[in-house]
Amino acid sequence: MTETPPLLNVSDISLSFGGVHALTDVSFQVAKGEIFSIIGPNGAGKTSMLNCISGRYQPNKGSIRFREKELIGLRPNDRCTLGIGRTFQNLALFAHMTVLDNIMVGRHHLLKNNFLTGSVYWLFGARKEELRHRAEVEDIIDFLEIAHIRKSIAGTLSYGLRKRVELARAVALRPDLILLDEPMAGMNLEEKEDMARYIIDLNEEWGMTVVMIEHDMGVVMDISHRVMVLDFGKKIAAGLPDEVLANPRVKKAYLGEDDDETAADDAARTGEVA
Ligand SMILES: Nc1ncnc2c1ncn2[C@@H]1O[C@H](COP(=O)(O)OP(=O)(O)OP(=O)(O)O)[C@@H](O)[C@H]1O
Repeated sequence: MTETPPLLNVSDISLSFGGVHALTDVSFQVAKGEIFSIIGPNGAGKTSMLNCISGRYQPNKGSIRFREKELIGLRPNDRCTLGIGRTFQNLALFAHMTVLDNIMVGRHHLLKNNFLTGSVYWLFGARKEELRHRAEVEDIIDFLEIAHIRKSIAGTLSYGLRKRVELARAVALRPDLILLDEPMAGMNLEEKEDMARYIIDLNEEWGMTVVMIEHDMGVVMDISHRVMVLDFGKKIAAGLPDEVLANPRVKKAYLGEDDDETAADDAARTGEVA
């Protein structure tokens, strides 16, 4: 029987900034339909990994294949066109634009016409494409329950709502793979619960595969199918949430727990769950 290839296949990625080894030989796979979380202490290399996938950073070595196509060497825009969307740790909205316009921007990769040819399209009455995009954007607005702020200027919204609009903009691309960098950061409990529900729905109902960085362990353990842990740029564990949580190396490195049995447990666990 032939095995289905992973949607995302990351092999031996290393990335340095001068003397700083942000990532060292990191490999993992994400299957279509998974919610895969990357966790680890501050500076562990999580965002660097996401940046290598989205094309913001070019790794020094390694391979990243999406649907078996090599991404290394492709520009971020080309990766968007292939179906990879992302949100950022620090909000990246156009603060002076409305929510609706911000989300429309997210669809520009799907527009056949660009800003210049757009007016020509318009003149020739070819508005169909624009109307179709508008209808899709309205679906996303409904799904993320932001209809009441669709005309608001993004910069005037609360942090939690801006995070939701940023998610809407990434979703507008209708990516097959969505990369979320700390989607719950700075949110209160209710906002986090809402965001978790949106992510689950995007995955289950919209069929998006999710790679997520998140510091809130409760959320990570609740909604992830699998979790990978980075520490000082190296992968120290990967597996089901419960397995990862119980891993002594993870407790030591990530949760700050230390116990005398860590070394012994480590030895017993060589060949970590991949
Ligand atoms: N553009 C850059 N220039 C120089 N060093 C960088 C750059 N980006 C990341 N680094 C360094 O690479 C290492 C990994 O950083 P990264 O932001 O990927 O970690 P992180 O796990 O996402 O951290 P956090 O949880 O704090 O966001 C850190 O030492 C960081 O200072």
